[in-house]
Amino acid sequence: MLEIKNLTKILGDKLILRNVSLTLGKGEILAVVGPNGAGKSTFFKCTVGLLQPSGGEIILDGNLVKKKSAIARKKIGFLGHESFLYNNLSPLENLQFYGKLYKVKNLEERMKELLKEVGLYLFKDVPIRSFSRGMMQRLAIARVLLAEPDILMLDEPHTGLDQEAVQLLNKIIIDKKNSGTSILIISHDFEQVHKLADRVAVLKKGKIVETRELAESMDLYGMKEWYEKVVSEG
Ligand SMILES: Nc1ncnc2c1ncn2[C@@H]1O[C@H](COP(=O)(O)OP(=O)(O)OP(=O)(O)O)[C@@H](O)[C@H]1O
Repeated sequence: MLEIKNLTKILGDKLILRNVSLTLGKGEILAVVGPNGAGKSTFFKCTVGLLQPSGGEIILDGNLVKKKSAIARKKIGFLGHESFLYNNLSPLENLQFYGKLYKVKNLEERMKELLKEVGLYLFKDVPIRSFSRGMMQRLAIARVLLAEPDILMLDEPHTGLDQEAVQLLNKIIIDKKNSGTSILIISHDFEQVHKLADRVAVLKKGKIVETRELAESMDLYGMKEWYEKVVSEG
């Protein structure tokens, strides 16, 4: 389980995150939504260790996560706005690089399996510099899954994907959830949030103003209406 307690972040002289506290349970999908500039990406970067928080704690399975923590790096897989892929390398070479870094077992088999899963097997030996945004994103997803993380953190994962790739990504997310992976998604895409999330948290001006379970009875329209109300009042 991941617990984020009183996370704050100051950038320049601006307080960007104000005591953000959230928990992510095993096998849970939590979506964080909010208006532009609310602090979602800053929150994401602080929780995955790309930015040093100004205050607060991140606790993973009862252990305090420190900066550049090896356990966090192994247990948390994250997909941010940067792909962390190497343009001159092919998909196989990229995965090989990360597979060795993370000491992935049965690497050859695992790489092929993943490239088939994300629909890039036919392109496995082609340098990725010619890839489209969607193909890059598919490979970035394969990279994240390579080390079989317990927690997946995804910042706007559906952006730039075509319908087929969206469905593929959603299938991967649901499969991972069903096998016990905890997943945090930052998103503007309400349709996907409604399809995937168990719980939604609204971040506004650096604060969590409300969280709620997405009961089956709440349709997409109802969720949007709730969000608009929370954002206008919060
Ligand atoms: N390096 C920085 N220095 C100062 N302020 C920053 C810096 N990076 C981001 N900000 C500010 O922090 C606030 C939150 O930005 P952030 O990118 O986290 O928001 P967001 O919710 O992800 O927005 P969006 O939905 O547009 O992606 C914004 O007001 C932004 O201008």
